[in-house]
This record gives sequence, structure tokens and C-alpha cells, in this order.
Amino acid sequence: MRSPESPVLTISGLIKDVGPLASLDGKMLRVVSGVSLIAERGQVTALLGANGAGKTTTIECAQGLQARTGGTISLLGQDPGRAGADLRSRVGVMLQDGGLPPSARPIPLLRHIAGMYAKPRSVDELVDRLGIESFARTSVRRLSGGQKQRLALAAALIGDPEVLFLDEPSAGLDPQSRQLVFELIAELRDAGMGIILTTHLMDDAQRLADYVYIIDAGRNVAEGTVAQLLQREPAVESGEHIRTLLFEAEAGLNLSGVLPESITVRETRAGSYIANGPLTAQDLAALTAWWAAHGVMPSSLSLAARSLEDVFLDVSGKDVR
Ligand SMILES: Nc1ncnc2c1ncn2[C@@H]1O[C@H](COP(=O)(O)OP(=O)(O)OP(=O)(O)O)[C@@H](O)[C@H]1O
Repeated sequence: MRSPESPVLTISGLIKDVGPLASLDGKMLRVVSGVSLIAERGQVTALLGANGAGKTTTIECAQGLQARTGGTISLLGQDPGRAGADLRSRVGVMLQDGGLPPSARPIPLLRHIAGMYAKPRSVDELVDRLGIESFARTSVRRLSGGQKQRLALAAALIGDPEVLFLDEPSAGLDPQSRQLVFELIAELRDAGMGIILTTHLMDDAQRLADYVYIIDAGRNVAEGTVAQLLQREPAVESGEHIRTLLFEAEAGLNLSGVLPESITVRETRAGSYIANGPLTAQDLAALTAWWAAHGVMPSSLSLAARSLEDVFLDVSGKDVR
């Protein structure tokens, strides 16, 4: 586990049993068996794992929504299992199913939540940033999955939290909303918020996370920055020639058309670029020629013969659970 600098959350040896379950003859089921992690201020920490890996259980224990069976958790220096309203007001939570009252309309709901905090963020600003105005007159129950998700994010941010938990933040979002939500997450991180998200999508982790913990069957199986995880030796030679190129340069480069369409290129945060796909020496030549023509010299550059998905499949096994 990494050494803490400015942790907002430290989980050590978390154990969670559920039950007793009739399907197990009245025995308890261990769904988390020793997860440990550290999430830092000003960073996005991702818990990446397949369905049922134990991600939601882990973060619900971290939020104090579920009682843990064993291990220790420190959220902003307090035990979330015992802490009161003071801690809750410093923590924003966006749950998978939203947890929003079905008959409420978005803006009055956000104003109501804002009224619960001493120093709320501006409702108008959040409504504007997350495009909520376009569905402001629709009740929660009639909102699409993506609209609910954006409203849930606004609700989680109203109290201007120091820590933000996001459970599968891109679930149900169309590409435009996803971009909107991802830009906001990057901005909040840059402003110093500690963000912890769960996802089973490699792409989300690759685009957003400063540090990734891969969880499988209730345990940590790998961790690191995306670049570190990509440097891991493959367990089995895949025979594919997918490569990932990471580079840092000035923000806002328009690289469209520089590389073939089979290669995705993204700016994951201001000035950090990732290109993923069947990159060839010719593609690298085209990219460096483009840099030369545009006076761009990257401050860092790395190439890995793997994608995060390869690493994920190596460490969590290839069976679908
Ligand atoms: N109360 C419960 N009773 C029975 N099984 C449970 C209970 N709570 C969790 N589980 C099981 O524990 C495992 C971990 O669940 P959890 O929701 O934490 O996984 P997850 O990694 O968040 O998955 P997903 O990506 O599908 O949301 C799953 O197999 C789930 O079915």
C-alpha cells in the first residue's frame, strides 16, 4: 500500500460478513476479506473490480452506512462507524441508485439539501454545470438514469465536501454527460477534494484515477498509478499488439486525425494524454512529426505494451463472476 501523505481515507484489513444466509444453512458469508487502501486529498482514487468484487460494500463501510466485521477505517481522521453529523457534513456521497425522493423536482430538492448546510455551494452554479435546467420540471421518478446520476452528483456536492464518494459515476451517462461529469470530477480533484470512486470500467479508471486499487473476490489484488499498473509483467502472453502511450504536454492539444481511428486518444486531465490501441512505429512517427510541426515537446513520455484491461484480466482472473 502507498505511504500516506495527506490521506482523507485509510482502510486497513477491512472484513465484512453478511447473513446469516438461508442459502448457506444459516451461515455468514464473507464478502470483503481484508481490503486495505489509502485515498489522498487532491487525488482520484479508484476501486476497480468486476461485478460482485466487494467495491460497494467497501465504500459503504467507509462511509459508515454498513457496520464492518473487522479491520480499521479512518475517514478524515475519524471512525465512520462512530462519527456523527460533523463528519457527515464533510463527506459527499453519490450512491449507485441515487437515493433521491421520487416525487421531488430537481431544483427545489437541491435548495432543500442546501438548507441543511452552513456553507452550501451555489445551487444555481451546480444546476448550470451539470445541465440540470433541461430537466428541472421533471420529477425524480421520471428522470432518465443519466439525469438522475447528474442530480445525485449535484446533491453530493451541495455541502462542499472535503471527500466525495462516487459509486459507478458513469453508469447510465451518455457520452456528453460523461464528459461533463468527468470534467467536473477533474476540476474538484484539482481544487483539493479527495475523490474515491468505484467502477468496473477500465476506461473510467484510466481516464480519471490518480491511483487504482484492483479488488477481486473481496481482496486487493493489485494497485498503482495507471502507468505503474501498465508496466506489470503479463501473466500470460496475449499475442495482441495493443499498446498504451502516455505523455504530458501543454493542455488542450487537438490531436484529432493525427492517429488512425483504431487508436483512442484522450486528455485525461489538463496536459495528460493517453493513446491506446494497435500503435505502430508509423503511428509514433506521425505523432512526433505532429509535435515537431506544432512546437510541442512532451515533458514525459511512456509506452507500455498493455492496456489496463489486460492487467485487470491478469490479476482478477478471466472468469466472469
Ligand atoms: N446482504 C447481502 N447478502 C448476500 N450477499 C451479499 C450481501 N451484500 C453483499 N453481498 C454479496 O457480496 C458481494 C460483493 O457485493 P458488492 O455490492 O460489494 O460488489 P461490487 O463490487 O460493488 O459489485 P457491482 O459492481 O456489481 O456493484 C456480491 O457477490 C454480493 O452479492
